[in-house]
Formats: sequence, structure tokens, C-alpha cells
Amino acid sequence: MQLKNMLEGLKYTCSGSVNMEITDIVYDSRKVVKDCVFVCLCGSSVDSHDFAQQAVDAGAAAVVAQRPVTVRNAALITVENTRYAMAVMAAAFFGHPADQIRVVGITGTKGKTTASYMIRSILEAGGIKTGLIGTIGTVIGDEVIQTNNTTPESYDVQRFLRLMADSGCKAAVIEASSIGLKDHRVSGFAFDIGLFTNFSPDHIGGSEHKTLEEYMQCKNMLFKQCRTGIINIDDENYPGIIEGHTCKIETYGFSQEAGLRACNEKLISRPGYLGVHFDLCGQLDFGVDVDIPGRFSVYNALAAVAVCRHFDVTPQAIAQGLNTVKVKGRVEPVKVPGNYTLLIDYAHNALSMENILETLREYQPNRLVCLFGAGGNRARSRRYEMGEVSGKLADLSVITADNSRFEDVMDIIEDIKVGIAKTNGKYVVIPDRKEAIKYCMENAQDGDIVVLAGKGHEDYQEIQGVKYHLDEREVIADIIDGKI
Ligand SMILES: CC(=O)N[C@H]1[C@@H](OP(=O)(O)OP(=O)(O)OC[C@H]2O[C@@H](n3ccc(=O)[nH]c3=O)[C@H](O)[C@@H]2O)O[C@H](CO)[C@@H](O)[C@@H]1O[C@H](C)C(=O)N[C@@H](C)C(=O)N[C@H](CCC(=O)O)C(=O)O
Ligand SMILES: Nc1ncnc2c1ncn2[C@@H]1O[C@H](COP(=O)(O)OP(=O)(O)OP(=O)(O)O)[C@@H](O)[C@H]1O
Repeated sequence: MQLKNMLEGLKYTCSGSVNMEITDIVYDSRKVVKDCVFVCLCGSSVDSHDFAQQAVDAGAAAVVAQRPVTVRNAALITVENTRYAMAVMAAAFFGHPADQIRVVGITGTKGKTTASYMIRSILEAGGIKTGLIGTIGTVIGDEVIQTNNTTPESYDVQRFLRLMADSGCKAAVIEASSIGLKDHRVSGFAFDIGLFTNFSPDHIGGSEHKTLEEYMQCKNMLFKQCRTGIINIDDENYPGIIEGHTCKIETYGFSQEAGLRACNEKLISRPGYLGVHFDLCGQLDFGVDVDIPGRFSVYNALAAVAVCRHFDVTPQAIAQGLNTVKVKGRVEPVKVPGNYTLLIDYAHNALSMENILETLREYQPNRLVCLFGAGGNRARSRRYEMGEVSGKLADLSVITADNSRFEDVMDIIEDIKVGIAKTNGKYVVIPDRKEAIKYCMENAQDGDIVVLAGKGHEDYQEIQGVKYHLDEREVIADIIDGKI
């Protein structure tokens, strides 16, 4: 593709010619291919403007920069923001795939992954092939492509949308994380629908957001970039989320003011099964069962229905989609011998943990046991809060390791204990996660609900920069088989 065509719609200055054929867009100097354009990005640890000449020497024909750099033997394009520029260029390079499929973006502190799977489940039940980009990876048909980030870099977002369009998808659902929005990973196109699930303090500190205000402002960006915004009106933060919106707004929630409402919520519990039933009221009027327990499942389901009613799907498809949805590691039941329930869940902050524990308590277990740890090199406040929540809401907390990253697991556990000490909660400390799971299974009593919180879909544990394989489903099977 001609470089000048890629730059259409962008403000830039250029030294050298933009009349040249470009083979690819590359944002990592180690992956340069001949005659590509290299985009310099300021990352958390590296500013790749420093690699501009190296990229040219390796074959790049042009460089896009946002600060002065000197390059020899290549065109130099200077823009205000290279991340935004890359998004616009990638959309053009991949032939504007978002014009060919309807794209739904989801933002919110919790529920993005679950709601995205629910939307896909409903649309596919209605015969609409739907792609997904999110925390669990990118899903196109039966293929799951692993990605590092909830919202990948814009180049990858556009590449995946192109693959989706070419493989017959008519819709795509993208989890638009606040960092993803801030870093322009989903810039360069308009979403058909933007969905807001909920907002609470998270992702503040470390290499994430500087302040709560910044976190909110980033979520707010989605509603300046979609045609219809669908909002959880029960969340008191929604005015800040839609401030300055440019889209049409619709609402959902339990509140009477919501356009699409949930009513007559009922918990469903059978041996080995926890779910929920509710009736849709307002814009739609029929009952649905959701195969994932609790009130937050009602919110996620309601959000999904509020989106899907904009597609050509029947009430039967909506009911079937919600009744069969499975989300890996989101309140996921694992079959075990014995009369207790074992669940794997991704709850890794206080809000999710509070939600999951309160939800499970409503199912009246004999004991509620919560196994969890906390991530290293992330906001420390999370650990105190998680400790306090589990201490308050679980009958027994089993404190263990999560992704310690570059921190000592015992330091993280000490922080968790500070939180738990504010409560009367009983706890045990077992730093080895496999041993901790074994302890939970060996000591489970009839009627207990045991939740393994934190790892969810992940199949690894990150310690000192190394990702060791750890899939909790396999660990459970090995414990049952006596291998652990
Ligand atoms: C802290 C952070 O934002 N890290 C992201 C960053 O990685 P990095 O820090 O390693 O980047 P860097 O090393 O500073 O490099 C900057 C640039 O220089 C380039 N480079 C680097 C070295 C070199 O020799 N040559 C070169 O060109 C890199 O390719 C990159 O483009 O850029 C990578 C590639 O795009 C991301 O995968 C990575 O996300 C990490 C995994 C991460 O944890 N990100 C978090 C903050 C995040 O984005 N989270 C949200 C989810 C939040 C939520 O749940 O709501 C997400 O969407 O995933
Ligand atoms: N609507 C909700 N409100 C509060 N908690 C929720 C909600 N939906 C799910 N949760 C809890 O949060 C966990 C993560 O859910 P999910 O993966 O759907 O959210 P997410 O927004 O994608 O999260 P993350 O950004 O952490 O990946 C679930 O396992 C569940 O415990």
C-alpha cells in the first residue's frame, strides 16, 4: 500500500517522500521487515524513538515519530501522537474492516469478558458469526489466538478485524480496556455500539492510571467514538462516563428509569449447578435463565441483551444464548467427587471478590471457602482490600500465590494479612498454589462452596519474569488422580 494513502486523515509533516509502497506496519524494531513503516512508541520501559535508525538499518523504508529523531535513508513522518497515527494507518492498511462488520466495544471495570461472551453466544445462536477480542484472547470461529493484553495494539486490533471480516463474521465484540482506550489501541474507526458495564476504583498506580479521574476519562472516550452508547443506569458513576458523549444513549438496569430492565430475579441451584433466572421488562418482555450465578450475571446478561436487540435475533436466540454461555474461568464449575461445589473464578480485586462471595453466600453453602493471592508489581491497595473482603465474607480464607511477578510472594501475603487482620475471618497461609488447592479439596465438607479466585482462564503463574504452566483444571484432575 502507498504510504500516502495510509496517512490519509492524519495531520503530519514529512521529510522524504510519502509516494512509496509499504509492505507492513511494525511497532517493534526487532520485528522489522523490508520496506515496512516503523512506528515509534513510548512504552512503560522503552521509548522506541531510540530504535528508529536501527529499524531503518534493518529495512524500514519510513519512520513515524512524535518527537525529533534523526534518520538516514528513510522517510520521516512526524505526528502529534504515534499511537493514534498507528491506529489510523492500520485501519487503512487492513482495508477498514470495521466498515464491513458491526463492532461492539465494551468498557467497564468488571463484566467485560463475561458480557462479551454472552453477546457472542446470543448472536451465534441467532446465526450471526461473531468474533471476539478480549482478555481470554481473540476468538475467530473455533480458533483462539492468545494475546498479551485485553485490548491489543491497534495494528493487531485491525489485523484481527480483517481476519474476522474475511472469515465471514458479521459482528465483532472488543473489550476496550481503559488503558487500551488511552493508548489509542481502538482509535481509527467508529464502534457501532459502545457498552458500559460498571465503574469502580481499579488499575490505579504502577504502570497503569495515575488517578481515578484519568481512569474514568479513558472509559469516557468510548462514548465519543460509537454510534449508540448503552449504559448501566444503576451505576452512580454513569454521568462521568458519558460526559461529552457524541452518541445516542440507551440504558439498562434494575432501575425503573432504565430502558431495558430486569425483574423477578431468582437464584437457581441444583446439584453441581448454580444459575439465575430473570424477566426482561421495558424494551423486551420475556424470561431468561443464565448459566452463571448471581446478581452480577443478571447485569452482564441484561447488558448483552441490550446490545443484541440491535441485531436481528429472536427472543429464542437470546434465551438460548444466555442458557448455554460458558466463560472460561468466570464462576466456572469443575466436577469433583464429593458433595461440595468447586469453582474457578477470575476475581482478582476487592469488588469482584465481594461480588462473587456475596453472590455465592446467597446460595446458602455449608461453608464458603475462598482461595486467593494477589499479583505482584500492581497496586498494593488491592491486597489489603482483598484480604479484608475475604476475611469478612468467607468462612475460611486460604491465602496463596497468584502472579507474584518480580515481588516475593511472602511480602504480598503479608499485605493480604494486614487486610484480613481487620476482620475476624479464619485463614490459613499456603504459599504454593497447588498445595493450597489440594488443602481445599482434602478439607472440603458436604455442602461447601470452594472458590479458587484470581487465575480464571489463565494457564500459567508468573514468577520472576517466567510464566510457569499452571492450569487449575489440570491441578484439580491431578489431585483427584493422586498425582499431587
Ligand atoms: C505496562 C505496559 O503497558 N506494558 C505494555 C507495553 O509493554 P512494554 O512496557 O514491554 O513496552 P516497552 O518495553 O516499554 O516498549 C515500548 C515500545 O518499544 C518497542 N521496542 C522495545 C524494545 C526494542 O528493542 N525495540 C522496540 O521497538 C516495543 O515493541 C513497544 O512498542 O507494550 C506491550 C506491547 O504493546 C504491551 O503488551 C504491554 O502490556 C503489558 C502486558 C501490560 O500489563 N499492560 C497493562 C497495563 C494493560 O494494558 N492492561 C490492560 C487491561 C486493563 C484491564 O483489565 O482493564 C489491557 O488492555 O491489557
Ligand atoms: N458485572 C459485574 N460486576 C461485578 N463483578 C463482576 C461482574 N461480572 C463479573 N464480575 C466478577 O469479576 C470477575 C471478572 O469478570 P470479567 O472477566 O467478566 O470482567 P472484566 O471486566 O473482563 O475483568 P478484567 O478487566 O479484570 O479482565 C468475574 O469472575 C466475577 O467474579
